[in-house]
Amino acid sequence: MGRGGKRGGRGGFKGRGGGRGGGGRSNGEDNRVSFDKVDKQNDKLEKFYNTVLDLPEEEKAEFWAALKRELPNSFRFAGSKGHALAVQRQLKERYIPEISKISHYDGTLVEPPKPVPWYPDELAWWMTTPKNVVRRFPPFAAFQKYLVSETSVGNISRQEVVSMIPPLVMDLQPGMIVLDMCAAPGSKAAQLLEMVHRGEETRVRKTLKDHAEEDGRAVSPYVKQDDDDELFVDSSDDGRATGLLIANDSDYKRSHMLIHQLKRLSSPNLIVTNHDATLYPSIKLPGGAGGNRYLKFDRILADVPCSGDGTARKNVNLWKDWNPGNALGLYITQVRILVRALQMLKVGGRVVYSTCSMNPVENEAVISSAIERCGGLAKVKLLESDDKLPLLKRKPGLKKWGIMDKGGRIWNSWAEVEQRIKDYGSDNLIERLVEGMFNPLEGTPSSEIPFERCMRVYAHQQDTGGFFIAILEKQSEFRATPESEAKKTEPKPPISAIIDEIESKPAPAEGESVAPKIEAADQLIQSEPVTETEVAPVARQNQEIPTADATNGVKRAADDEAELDGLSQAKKLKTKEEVDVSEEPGLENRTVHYPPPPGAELDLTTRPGDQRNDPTPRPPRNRGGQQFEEPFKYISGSHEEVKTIEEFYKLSPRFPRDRFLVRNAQGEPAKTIYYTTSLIRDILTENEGKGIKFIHGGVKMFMKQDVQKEGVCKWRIQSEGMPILEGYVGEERVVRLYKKETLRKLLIEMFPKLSDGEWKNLDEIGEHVFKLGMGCCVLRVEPSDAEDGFNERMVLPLWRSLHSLNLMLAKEDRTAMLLRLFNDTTPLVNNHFPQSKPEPAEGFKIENGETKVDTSAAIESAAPVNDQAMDAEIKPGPYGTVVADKDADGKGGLDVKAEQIAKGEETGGPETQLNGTGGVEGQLGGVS
Ligand SMILES: C[S@@+](CC[C@H](N)C(=O)[O-])C[C@H]1O[C@@H](n2cnc3c(N)ncnc32)[C@H](O)[C@@H]1O
Repeated sequence: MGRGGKRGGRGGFKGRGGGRGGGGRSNGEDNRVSFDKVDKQNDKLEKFYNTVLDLPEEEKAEFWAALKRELPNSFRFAGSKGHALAVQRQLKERYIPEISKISHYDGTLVEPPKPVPWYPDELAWWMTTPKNVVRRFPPFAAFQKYLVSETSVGNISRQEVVSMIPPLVMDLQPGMIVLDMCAAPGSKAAQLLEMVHRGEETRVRKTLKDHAEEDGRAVSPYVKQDDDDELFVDSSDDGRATGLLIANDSDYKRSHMLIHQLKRLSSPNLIVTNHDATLYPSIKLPGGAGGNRYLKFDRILADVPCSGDGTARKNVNLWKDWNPGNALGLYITQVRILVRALQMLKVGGRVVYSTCSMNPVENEAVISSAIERCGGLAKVKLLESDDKLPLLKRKPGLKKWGIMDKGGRIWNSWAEVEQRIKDYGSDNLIERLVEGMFNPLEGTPSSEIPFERCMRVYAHQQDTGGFFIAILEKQSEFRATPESEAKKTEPKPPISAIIDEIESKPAPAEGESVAPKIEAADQLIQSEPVTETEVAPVARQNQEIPTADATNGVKRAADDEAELDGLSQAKKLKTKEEVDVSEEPGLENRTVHYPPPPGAELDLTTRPGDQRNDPTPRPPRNRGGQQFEEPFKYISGSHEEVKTIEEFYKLSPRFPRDRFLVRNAQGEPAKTIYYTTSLIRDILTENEGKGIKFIHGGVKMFMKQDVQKEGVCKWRIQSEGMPILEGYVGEERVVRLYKKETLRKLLIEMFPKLSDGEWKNLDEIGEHVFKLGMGCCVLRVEPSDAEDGFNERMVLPLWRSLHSLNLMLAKEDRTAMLLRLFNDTTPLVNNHFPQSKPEPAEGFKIENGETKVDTSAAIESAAPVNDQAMDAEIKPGPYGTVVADKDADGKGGLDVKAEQIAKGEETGGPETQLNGTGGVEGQLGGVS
């Protein structure tokens, strides 16, 4: 996890006051608006929150002042705890002391970046330094270089601090089965994945040490790890993490951003799916009696699409665009997502529900409606949260709230709305109000819901964005009340009721016009929403034939209930919500109405940067289009290629051979062999062809090289797979490195020569690598107490070619490692191109023989520190490719590039051929 760091981070960091709030570049023009220039005035917004938030008078001014100030920059150290702490140490020991010495003209000290007080192990930091200060003082330039560099390799993740809260309150333990229902762009999913892997490195090392003799391996020196206390958790699979994270998003494009974000963590415990969370399919497990065993979750994160007014400090459009209809339009989707989450939980399992909205209709109202639909407090408990993150300042959830209609009127109860309809008829301003949005009535079971247990975080409390979090625990299985029978959650009264209501009105008095009432009724009738079944005709057909076949095998909410009460699927009469919607690509992503009824754009509104903000109905995409995913096929441990690998690397018999996966219909290893946990193997195999849209699973473990020489294994170990495999590789293909200077040489020089006695320049590894047979091997960087020794253990892939050696690391990784380990900014040397100019990694430039941050690209063009908005764009990948690679064999961005590189070698002798390919190795660091 995060070992060595993968690439793909984003640009630079800036001080406060330099931010851009939104927009972006198109046609080369920068049309972003500066946050200071935005008119931060919205009367309805102010009226609403001054009324409903229950803030003491003296806090209101602070609240609004904070909401109108730009947000501080913040970031998190990512990856395994040991690695994250190693990167963080550099910040504390190298950069903070220098920054802390800077003083202003008046002698006051500049405030240095500081750790977020409530984030464990000081792994999250923020800085409020103004931009002009950042620009003026050189220690900030060095700090910035470090940030850019570590971000580019994925060791640092820019994330808004409030967005870091939900995963921290999930009480996620290694070994758990976890679902993130609305996961893109993936900042929280990355935190969850790190938690799934907690302690793994230490456990695996211990297992390897325990079995070293039996495997004939030398043991690495023991270094005390920060997670040594995790030694006995989740230790069943030789210490490897057995848990699972399924990260899902209904938006196809965004789900690929998610893959990009999470791939950096190189986890074999991750699956990414692309489904509408309101109808998330049940996932079958093998071996149930009668074949009906489904995956249930220990933890679910429902970080739902929301109106996002908690992001007003970074989203410039929010001030002008905020209107109460946004939140009203999202309520139903949010309730459906939460109900589905509760259905899919194990008994005793927990859902964390969160939004970056302050509006009670998206928060307490959703909690109330979902608990009610799931059978009340006896079935679902709202947990205390006071004991979580004690240093985080927060307010309790609201016990009472009002709802603002689209016209800006605030209603305190459903009775008030009903009275209004009775007296004057409905109007299009209140058409979206429904009973479920309001405070539960006194005396009803839902009025007992302890809403104060929810967390509300406001901008002024600790200089953050706004956020809402609730923790729900499933007490026992339940049958959710179908939406049609639940407390009115439909957007408006049924047409018949409207007609009844109009007819029951007294005849107009003389001179009174009937027109307003008729007009109101017309509007209501016209905007009656199209139901989900009308969106997808195939789904309606399936309603009549709810068998696995007819539904393409995709099982949904109803299945959990069927599982529960043993009802036959075929006998069940499904409600709208329970219908098995067909997997017609494109449609299942949409819970929205099609064609959109008036005001439907509100349904589509999600957080800033979300493609669903685009109200244009999109046509369904067909399988020939971009949604096609290569199948996941496991290969046998006795497959000839596996045997070759086993033989070349002298793999320990204890390494599992039944988890190798390829991604092509033939099920033959063509270019890449992936590895997954055994649970993921069971899931992918059992659900194959059943319509579940798995779009990512597996870590690349071996990539095929076209090597001509007899006896050289064509399968090189891919850096992502290295941490999983390295401990099982026989000593013959392991090179141990102890001196910092030796690693520095390997990092700076892309292809150090071995022939003509030059191997001697490589100190302690020289002789070993010279004598080593061609092909891939494991470079173990071992820690020691020596002056020139490392305090961190690392494992890197190395390629021994005919005349030279190559550390198989991307340029970004080399540059970042040089800076982190050696504070060295020497440009990389590619001695295949002695004449060529040194090429800097992305975000850097070469100046006066030094690698420097390219501030024009990295600082000025940096999008706001906003995990939603900033990740909304598709960024160029590390090799200049688009990140949305398909991850299928040879089909997608990064893979294609890697293959091109491999091909360069294939067609004519690695070392000479690359000269002709024009900088290929300059990009990857080359594979010689
Ligand atoms: C607030 S964002 C999630 C942010 C994310 N959890 C993170 O930390 O990076 C909401 C996400 O929900 C997705 N979404 C919207 N409607 C959805 C639905 N019905 N089912 C699943 N995902 C949905 C959007 O595409 C968007 O990526």
